[in-house]
Amino acid sequence: MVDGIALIGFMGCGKSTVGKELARRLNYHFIDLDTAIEHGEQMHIPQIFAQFSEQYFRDLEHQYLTEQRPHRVVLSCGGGLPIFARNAQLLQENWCTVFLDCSFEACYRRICHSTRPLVQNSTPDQLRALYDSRRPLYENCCSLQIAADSSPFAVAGDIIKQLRLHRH
Ligand SMILES: Nc1ncnc2c1ncn2[C@@H]1O[C@H](COP(=O)(O)OP(=O)(O)OP(=O)(O)O)[C@@H](O)[C@H]1O
Ligand SMILES: O=C(O)C1=C[C@@H](O)[C@@H](O)[C@H](O)C1
Ligand SMILES: [Mg+2]
Repeated sequence: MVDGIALIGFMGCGKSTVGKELARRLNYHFIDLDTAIEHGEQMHIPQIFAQFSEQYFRDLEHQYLTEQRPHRVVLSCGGGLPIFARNAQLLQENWCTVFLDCSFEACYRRICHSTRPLVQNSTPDQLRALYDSRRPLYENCCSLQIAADSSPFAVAGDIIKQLRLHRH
């Protein structure tokens, strides 16, 4: 029985949106790690990047990941989390890690007007290069890869089907 499902993938692939829907349908707890950090630190992520640094955020991200317990939980990770070996190792050891594989075009459409610091501070070409460099790392880290250009409802349904999960 799969107890802890971690969703990974590029910004805008739908980890937070699909994660909420998946948790609802499985009757699992939903944890969004970005939101957990924002609540815990009482700061928004763009503020953490600006006032401290990206490295400071990455250390928080690792710390909050270590604190999660994979029991009846859907965990939506930040887009950069699995890029770091120490996080990829934790995901591989403790979680059923699902890569939401969404085209760059769809991700970009969904995030281009957002306040995500990496979106604000990059050109579209730089974001595409980041997408291309990260994709193999998501593929390496995951135990399941799911096409994620369709609706959140359909993507959540595909995950349930592939993992042979059912509501209980
Ligand atoms: N399958 C989808 N179809 C259409 N729109 C979507 C889909 N998934 C997410 N969205 C929209 O795209 C935006 C980004 O989605 P979301 O926040 O879930 O991405 P994310 O993968 O969690 O990104 P991040 O890595 O920054 O946390 C939101 O406005 C959301 O409503
Ligand atoms: O892809 C990334 O590196 C990020 C994605 C978001 O989820 C946040 O974790 C933050 O904006 C960094
Ligand atoms: Mg998210």
